[in-house]
Parts: sequence; C-alpha cells; structure tokens
Amino acid sequence: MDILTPRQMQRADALAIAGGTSGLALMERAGTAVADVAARRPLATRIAVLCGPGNNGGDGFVAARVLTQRGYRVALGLLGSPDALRGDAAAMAERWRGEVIPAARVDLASADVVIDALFGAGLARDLDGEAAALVAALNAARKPVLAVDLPSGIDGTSGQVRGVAVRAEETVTFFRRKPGHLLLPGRIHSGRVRVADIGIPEAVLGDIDARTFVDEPELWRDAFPIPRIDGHKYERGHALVVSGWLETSGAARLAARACLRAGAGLVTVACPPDALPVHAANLSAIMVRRGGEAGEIARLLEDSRFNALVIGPGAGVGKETRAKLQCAAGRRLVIDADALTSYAGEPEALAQLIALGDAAILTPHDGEFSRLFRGKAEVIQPPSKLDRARAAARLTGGVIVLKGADSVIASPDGRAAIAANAPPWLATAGAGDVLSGICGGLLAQSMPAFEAACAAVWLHGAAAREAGPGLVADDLVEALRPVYRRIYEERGATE
Ligand SMILES: NC(=O)C1=CN([C@@H]2O[C@H](COP(=O)(O)OP(=O)(O)OC[C@H]3O[C@@H](n4cnc5c(N)ncnc54)[C@H](O)[C@@H]3O)[C@@H](O)[C@H]2O)[C@@H](O)CC1
Ligand SMILES: [K+]
Repeated sequence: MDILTPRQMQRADALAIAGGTSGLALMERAGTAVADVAARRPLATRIAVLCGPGNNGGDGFVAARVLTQRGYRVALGLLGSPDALRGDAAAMAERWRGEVIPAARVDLASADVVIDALFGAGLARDLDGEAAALVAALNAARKPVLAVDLPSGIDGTSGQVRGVAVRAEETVTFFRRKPGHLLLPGRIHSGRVRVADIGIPEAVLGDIDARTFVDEPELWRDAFPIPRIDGHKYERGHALVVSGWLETSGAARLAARACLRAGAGLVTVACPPDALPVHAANLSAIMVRRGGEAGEIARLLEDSRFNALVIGPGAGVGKETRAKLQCAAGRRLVIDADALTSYAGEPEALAQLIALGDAAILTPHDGEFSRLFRGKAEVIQPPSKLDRARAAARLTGGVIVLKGADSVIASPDGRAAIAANAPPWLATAGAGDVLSGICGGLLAQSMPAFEAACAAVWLHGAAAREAGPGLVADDLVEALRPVYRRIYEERGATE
C-alpha cells in the first residue's frame, strides 16, 4: 500500500477536485467518516470537538454536525476567530447550527470522547502559545481522543512532534496513510489508524508516483523465492557468513542459521581458527571453514558458487574486516554492524565497493548510521527517517535498512518502505544478526535487493510475533518456519 506525504496528499486532493469532485464534497465525506468512527464507541454520548483554523477544523465542523444529527450532545470549540476561517472550512462552519465557543473554554472533563480537528496536513511550524496550551490541556484531560487526519502537533511527513502533540487513541486519515502515522513517535501518538475512503480515485496515484510503501507482503510477494519441485539446492545460492573471533562468534552463528532458514541453498561460516571448534560443535547443516584473514576469505571466494556474503555481526571493527569485505566485491552483499562501523565517516569507500556488484543491503541501527555517515549533513540531518534512509541509499548505492521499531528500507532508485509489524519484544540481543542472515538468505536466492530487504524486515517482525513475548534471538530463527509456511500456502506452494 502506498503512503503519501501531506504534500502528495494535497496533490491527490487537487487532482480529485480537478477531476470533478468538489473540495466541499471531500470534506463532507472526511468529516462524516470521523463521525462514523466516533459513533462506533459504545456509551459515548457527549462529544467535544476542537477545531483549528484550517481545513482540518473544517472536517471537525462536519463531524460535529453529523454527530448532532445523530443525537449526540456536541460541544464545539474553535481555536482562533470564526472570521479567520476561509474556503471550505468557512463554508462548513456556516452549516454548523450549534454554538461556537473558544477552544480553551470547552469542558473536556465532561466529554466522553474528544475529536481533535486542530491541525492536520497543514501544520507548518512548532505549536506554541494558545495552541500548545490547548494540546497540553487535552493530553492532561486523559480522555479518549479521536484525531482527524493526524494527531495535532505531529508532522505528517516526518512523524516528529512539533513542540507538543496530541496523544490519540484512534486516528482517521483519508485515502492513504501518511509517513507520520508509521514513523516514531507519530505512530505512538496516532493510536489505531483507520483509513477512510473519501472518494479520491485511485487513478490519481499514477500522477503522484509516491514511491513510499508500507512494508507488507504485497510489496515483495511476487519476487519472493519459492522452491520448485524440480529445483536443486545449488540453484538457491551459497552464502558465506564471515565470523569474528571466538568471543563474538555467536553473532555469526545466528546470522548463518537465519540465512539457511531463509532459504539459501548452502551456508558456510568462515572464521578465525579459535572459533572453528565452537562453530563446528554448534552447527550441523551449516559448513565451517577457516577464514580469519582476508587472504583466506579471498581463497574461499575463488569458488564462484559463493554468490552472497554476510559480514558484520561480531566481525570486529577495522582494516581486516574492510579487507575481507573487499575480497567479496561483485558478490551480493549484506553489510551490517562492525562492517559498517569499519567505514565510519567514509561511506564513499563503501559506495565504490558496492558499485562493483548488483546487490548490497546495509543494515545500520541509528548509532551505526550516524557513525558511517559522520560529517554528511545531507544524510544525517533531515528530520524524517525516510529522507535520511533515502539519502544514504543514494550516497552508497546500496539498499539501506535503517533499523528500529519503525525500520525504513530505502533503495537508491528512490523507492522506500516503512515497516509496521515489529513487536516491542523484537528489541533483543542478536535480533539484528538474525535480520542480516535473513537478508543474506534471500540475496543468495537471487531476490532483488530492495524486495529482499523489505521481505527480510517483514519476516523478522512476523517471526517475532509468532514467537511471542519472552523471545530471544534463537527463537526467531525457529519461528520463521510457520511464517514461511503461510507465505508458501498463499502461493499454493505447500503441496
Ligand atoms: N480539499 C482538501 O484539501 C481536503 C482537506 N482535508 C482536511 O484538511 C486538512 C488540511 O487542511 P489545511 O491545509 O487547511 O491545514 P490544517 O487545517 O492542518 O492547518 C492549517 C492552518 O493551521 C495554521 N497553522 C499551521 N501550523 C500552525 C502552528 N504551528 N500553530 C498555529 N497555527 C498553525 C495555518 O496557518 C492554517 O490556518 C487535512 O489534514 C484534512 O483534515 C479533508 O477535508 C479532505 C479534503
Ligand atoms: K488533527
């Protein structure tokens, strides 16, 4: 499913209006959708509606009218003067027959539900003064809040709080979700997000070319590798997972197991001599080879069947890790953790290496990201995580997975996806190693890098949900099985 920034949404509105739907009709449907959601709440009879000075407030006037017609007791408060309302919002205010009181005077304590129609897509700066005080009072009232389009104070493009922001229990947005509903902290402020159809034709998307998506199976399902009955394991690739010294070798084992579980035909762990017996004792389906130095990795890679390499988990930061990665130039690469930090402040060097191959996935968390792109203001400064990940992908030529509860996957070609399925218990030691292993397993099977990264992040979240609370990283590898089964079943591939 596409995601539209507020600016793209404005364009969608404008295209719909140019196509013959009036702005007033869109607003009528938007406000009615909000009223419908408010009306679903059991035992809520008294509703407070807080309207702002723009069209978000216009939606609030519609919702107030519709709810009054349905028998609710509605108190409507306006931020600013009624004379300042313009266009469609002014027209909807005209149609409201009830009283309009200053927003600060609305008795929030006696409301069962509060509709937040203060600011939506048009939020242009940090909230301050009266608006900020109103939002703070609303949050302090601890009432169930239903936000119109966006919780007021949340930037729809970046998900950031502009000064202060409403904490909603539910948000009704229109046509498509916005990045601010999915990126933190906007996702937390939005609560449950419902998307209402307000009659904008799907065809407008063709003119908008949003290129931002929710990370869901529909985004990558067609490229997902399903083994064929007449297939062979050698067709599913051979991944090499580079391990560090004994003390940190568990990370490579997790990555290797996840890589094999994700469907790679064969997986080999290359490690320094001290880690050999431990890997060998703990791995059975996975092969173990000596590869503590770059020269040894280069010799292993003389076997051209190694088509993918996973490097970073427990690899150690420094020249040796860089040298090992250098040997794998031209292969399909997953570059994680220590391997990313080995290029701190020198992403161009990484870009040169990535340019020699056809697929690279980089999986930094925020700390690794800031180290790798140290000094690159255009990459680390944008307030939106989407913009940061896109800039990083452009600079390196690799697919970036900027990890977190709201992981963003960005391709150098401009496409990006936001993941929304990671449960809180996924934040556990070793989970990142498993993710890089899944990426490696999918790359080994020739899945295109952006789709592979999106699939890996989604599978990682789905496996964590499957395993449930109390999860440790080893469980993730096991929990991939039922998730794979469901995907295969959807494709009719379990016969
Ligand atoms: N035809 C359309 O464009 C439609 C718009 N819709 C609604 O309209 C909203 C967008 O309307 P607008 O573009 O008018 O924007 P908003 O209503 O979100 O806000 C714009 C108003 O808030 C003021 N403002 C912005 N930031 C402020 C700040 N920090 N402090 C104080 N005042 C601030 C602006 O000066 C302007 O008056 C959407 O979120 C949606 O709810 C829907 O009715 C569907 C149709
Ligand atoms: K709002």
